[in-house]
Amino acid sequence: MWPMTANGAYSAFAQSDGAALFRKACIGCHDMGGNILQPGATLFMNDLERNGVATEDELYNITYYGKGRMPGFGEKCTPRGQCTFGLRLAEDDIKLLAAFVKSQAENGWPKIDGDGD
Ligand code: HEM
Repeated sequence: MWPMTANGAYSAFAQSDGAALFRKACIGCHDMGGNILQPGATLFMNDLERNGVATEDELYNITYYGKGRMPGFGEKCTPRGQCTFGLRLAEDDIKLLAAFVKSQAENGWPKIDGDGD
């Protein structure tokens, strides 16, 4: 089944768009759902649940505003030191990422194209 996007519509494109965004913005620290900076904060469901970020809203918020050494990617992320110095992401893209990460976590992080590159 295709994942549901944040606006509730089933989309045949959500998975691949989310994967493409993930490869672009997240894979440097979260290759294969891991976490190279903080091993206890992977994107696997057990960590997401323990750290209180397993829902799509919570995934959206941490991706938008960041936390600790995780930079925020939202256009209105503040303070600047908590946010990426690279390109900010549109809200719709962050919604796609939240849906993608949730779907990947629910499925035990199946391989996506570009993993391990
Ligand atoms: C838009 C791309 C990204 C997404 C969707 C994303 C998603 C997430 C999520 C959902 C968590 C919570 C994991 C947990 O608590 O189990 C997290 C934590 C974290 N991420 Fe990212 N991430 C992204 C990019 C990055 C990048 C590029 C870095 C490194 C520069 C990074 C570093 C971290 C760190 C250090 C944490 C732990 C934060 C803490 O709990 O203090 N993330 N990320």
